[in-house]
Amino acid sequence: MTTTTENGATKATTAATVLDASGVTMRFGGLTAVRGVDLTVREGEIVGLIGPNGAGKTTFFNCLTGLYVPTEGQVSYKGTVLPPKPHLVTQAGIARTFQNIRLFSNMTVLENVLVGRHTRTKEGLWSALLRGPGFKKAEAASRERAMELLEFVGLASKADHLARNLPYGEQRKLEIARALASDPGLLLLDEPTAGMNQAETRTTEELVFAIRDRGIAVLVIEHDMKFIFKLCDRVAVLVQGEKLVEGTAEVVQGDERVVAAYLGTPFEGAPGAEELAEVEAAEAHAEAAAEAEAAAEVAAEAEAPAEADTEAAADTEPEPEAAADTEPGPKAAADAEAERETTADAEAPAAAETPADEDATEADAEATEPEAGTEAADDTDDAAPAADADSTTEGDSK
Ligand SMILES: Nc1ncnc2c1ncn2[C@@H]1O[C@H](COP(=O)(O)OP(=O)(O)OP(=O)(O)O)[C@@H](O)[C@H]1O
Repeated sequence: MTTTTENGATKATTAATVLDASGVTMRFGGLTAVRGVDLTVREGEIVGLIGPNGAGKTTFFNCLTGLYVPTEGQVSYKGTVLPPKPHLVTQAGIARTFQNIRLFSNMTVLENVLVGRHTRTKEGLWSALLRGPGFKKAEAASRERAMELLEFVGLASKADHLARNLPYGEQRKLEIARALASDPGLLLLDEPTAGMNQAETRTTEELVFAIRDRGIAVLVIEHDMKFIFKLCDRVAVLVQGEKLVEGTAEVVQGDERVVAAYLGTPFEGAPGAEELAEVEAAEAHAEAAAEAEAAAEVAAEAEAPAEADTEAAADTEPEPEAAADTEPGPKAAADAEAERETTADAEAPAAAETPADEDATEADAEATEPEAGTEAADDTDDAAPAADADSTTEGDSK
């Protein structure tokens, strides 16, 4: 597999490196989920990580944050190699959110952010137990910072709500606020807009830009391409555990191997030119057919009166012989139409009384029953966010 080298902006290439992952490989038994991936993120950058399902994106994130110990390779943050221990990685300055939201669902919104703050508080166990002046001061400062972050993500008015009662989109924002509470220099976002509607996605876009403007570099996994290409200075594409391409949105969007990878067709070799020629030939053929059809229509319009007569004659079917006997002309056509209408009127009442109508009524009656089922299903859906929030407190490492 070949790798296209980066083609990022000048700003990006001159800024200091925040994250430097080199040769990261992660094997699970016989499966190599990530293979020799290099990736850097620089100060002030928003970098995207995309790829089809199962490409190894989350596994790579887990290697960066110490959840997994990479089989090979190493990860450095601001020039220091990170030990593969999540709390040490957070302490060093990398924070993350999870694909499956992980909040403390029975704690308040504010408490969730305070939990994220603990890596930055210096008060020890005894200080906390004795609740001395140092602890109280530190606690007040943490609360102030947490409220400031809730303001930043737009959740200040819900500080006292239980996390599980927040709508799905707000739970994602709360996760971001909690991650920011550790004062990171790099934020990793794993599918931050999953399950969001368009308006929520737009707000998240603005939020990520605002985070970058606060001096925090961002590495984001997302399946929403519009979101990624609008947001990111650089995008890396993972396919089957390997980095296929890395570059600006234009470079990545224009790379036919990326399109092929997403469509599930082979990307090695040179499929591009042949396929393009096929598409062009098909388009030329379709254009020629459309032109021929348009020409035929013009010709038909020129002969319109005669054709109208012919159509009227055809309406007198199913007695083609009679039609053939009839002289073509306006009067014959009008007679034929009148006859057809009379026949149709005569048949209409009978049709209205057919048992088919009764069947329809029965069907209508039946149709009301599934509706009750639908309502029940809707109720279940309403309960979904809380259920999701609960599940997130459990140890899903993905
Ligand atoms: N803990 C694990 N043990 C075994 N295999 C794993 C483990 N975690 C991930 N994998 C496998 O590694 C591969 C990459 O999975 P990963 O979740 O990293 O992909 P992804 O790109 O994040 O996918 P998606 O976009 O669907 O989240 C998959 O084949 C997955 O089944």
